Amino acid sequence: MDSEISPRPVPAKPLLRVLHGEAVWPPPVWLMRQAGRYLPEFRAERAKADFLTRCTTPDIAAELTLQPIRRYAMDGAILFSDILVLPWAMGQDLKFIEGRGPVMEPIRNRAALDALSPARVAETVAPIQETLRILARELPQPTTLLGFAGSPFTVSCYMVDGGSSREFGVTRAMALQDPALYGDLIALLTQATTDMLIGQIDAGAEAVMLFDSWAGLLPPSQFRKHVIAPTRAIVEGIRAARPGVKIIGFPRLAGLMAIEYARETGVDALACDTSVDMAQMAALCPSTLALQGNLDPIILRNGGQSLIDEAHTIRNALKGRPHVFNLGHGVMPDTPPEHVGALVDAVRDIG
Ligand SMILES: Cc1c2[nH]c(c1CCC(=O)O)Cc1[nH]c(c(CCC(=O)O)c1C)Cc1[nH]c(c(CCC(=O)O)c1C)Cc1[nH]c(c(C)c1CCC(=O)O)C2
Repeated sequence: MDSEISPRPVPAKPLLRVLHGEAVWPPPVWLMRQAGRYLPEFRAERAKADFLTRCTTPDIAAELTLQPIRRYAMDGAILFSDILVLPWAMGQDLKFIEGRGPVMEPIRNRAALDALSPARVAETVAPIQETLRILARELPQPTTLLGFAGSPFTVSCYMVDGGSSREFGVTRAMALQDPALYGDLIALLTQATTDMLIGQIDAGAEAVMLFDSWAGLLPPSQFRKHVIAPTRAIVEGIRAARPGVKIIGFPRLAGLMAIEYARETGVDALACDTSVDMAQMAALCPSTLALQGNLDPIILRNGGQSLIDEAHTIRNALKGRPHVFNLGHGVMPDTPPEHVGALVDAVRDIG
């Protein structure tokens, strides 16, 4: 009788299960910068509008987010946006210049800091909320929708230096020479980032990631102050407002400090850069902490048997632990798309 057949349980999403601390085999996989110039369909869309317009036009941003999901059935779909959208939404001038990257009007004094207006953020990011609502409806059932933000330290680097840099020397000097001003900038970003991520969650993001790409530039004393403390405040702020939402932290190139970061911030998953030996990291972290990573993007670009071997080595090192397969940094623009397909197949191959 029909009434005796219980409904089939909806299988929980593999990526979310891992973020809850469960070991899933084969591990779920997605890639940082999986939407990007290496995809011909991305380049076609790119010609139509500039980068910030693409980020803030819901139909375009949703389409760009979905492209790698259609091709590779990734387990995670990361919102198409950028970490610099937050300072831009607060009123800081931002342009993306071909061959140079982001260029911002630098914030170097009290007047420039005071001119920022966090009250504007909600209105400016409203189209991004709409993108998330579209994605929450359109994504295939097993795919987890990921929101994100830059961490205060990394975002401050671009805001103060005024664009990309190898050392972010202006920012790091300001942190030492004018700790009151720099501390106020970090505090402003901490609150604005918390609010923005809660907004992303309310619009449909099922987990969020904090990118701290330049965390590894800081010595331990500064790392504790400008990376760990603000990240912990963001994690606590999100947990208090939206309990149960999972948070991935990426303190890139932080070395041994990544372990203290994971413990002290309370993130659910630690994203590891290419320098990390995943077996060693696993031995040093609690067994319920999910680890994400960490194939070298150059190995992906290079392809061939070494790609398959390296993917299997990373996957096998974390067998039996919660692991999200990913790169140690973003996909490079000149990566052949078929290498991404080969990688996803290798991660999922259980033969
Ligand atoms: C430092 C940083 C930025 N942005 C980001 C970081 C942290 C991660 C990292 O370390 O790479 C994060 C980011 N940027 C972008 C995303 C979208 C989602 C995804 O991962 O696919 C994410 C998560 C899109 C983007 N962000 C950017 C593009 C390229 C824009 C274009 O189409 O020309 C994209 C798709 C531009 C960007 N944005 C930024 C730079 C330095 C640049 C220029 C360099 C480059 O072009 O790769 C700042």
